[in-house]
Amino acid sequence: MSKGLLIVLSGPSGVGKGTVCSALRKRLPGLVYSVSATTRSPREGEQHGVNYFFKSQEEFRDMIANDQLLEYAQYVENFYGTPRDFVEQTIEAGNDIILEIEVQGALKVKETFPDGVFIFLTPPSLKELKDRIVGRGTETESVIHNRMSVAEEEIALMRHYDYAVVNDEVDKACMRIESIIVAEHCRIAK
Ligand SMILES: Nc1ncnc2c1ncn2[C@@H]1O[C@H](COP(=O)(O)OP(=O)(O)OP(=O)(O)O)[C@@H](O)[C@H]1O
Ligand SMILES: Nc1nc2c(ncn2[C@@H]2O[C@H](COP(=O)(O)O)[C@@H](O)[C@H]2O)c(=O)[nH]1
Repeated sequence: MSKGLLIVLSGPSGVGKGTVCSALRKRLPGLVYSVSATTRSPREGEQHGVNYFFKSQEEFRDMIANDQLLEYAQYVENFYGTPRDFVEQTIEAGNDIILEIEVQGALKVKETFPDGVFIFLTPPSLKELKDRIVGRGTETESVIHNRMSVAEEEIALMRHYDYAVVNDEVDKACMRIESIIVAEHCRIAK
């Protein structure tokens, strides 16, 4: 049995990774989502084990010490990391898995899984990015300011990815990602 694909979807905060990922999972029900661990507090409506595993600083440090994270990164004020076992077991079982993570973490995953599929979701413009993050209404003004500064640094690292997909419209972005996944499944192993 062939292994599943490890797909990494990155892009600046507010570009629409979560929105595109949910839409993609409706179109591809077999696609498994990697639920991350974070020290961030839950936003309204977010559920433990569904959106994130919400951890204290100490619990997160223990996960690092016990080598339970495939990668982790500090992003603005909080820590985020990908539970290792779930990703490895999913791929071994022949299923595709998608990680929705920021750029530092994605580059660490690339060191361990160079055969992964690395997709960078880009906004149509920086103005539209800011409008989306402000419009979501979940962050304070100072957090939005910090996330916008990080966004410019992240966009500069796009060249390390295999694909750049513009999220102008959710359906179009999903179709592009679906095409990438189909093509990756047809790739001849070298
Ligand atoms: N193509 C699109 N056109 C217009 N608005 C969009 C589009 N995609 C997403 N949005 C909106 O932009 C906002 C941010 O989207 P989302 O929360 O999915 O971003 P994100 O990249 O997952 O952010 P974060 O990394 O901070 O979690 C949401 O309000 C969402 O509805
Ligand atoms: N390196 C990692 N980054 C992650 C992970 N899970 C989410 N993220 C990214 O963090 C920022 C902020 O997320 P938010 O939910 O607070 O808006 C965003 O870019 C996420 O994609 C992870 O496991 N590792």
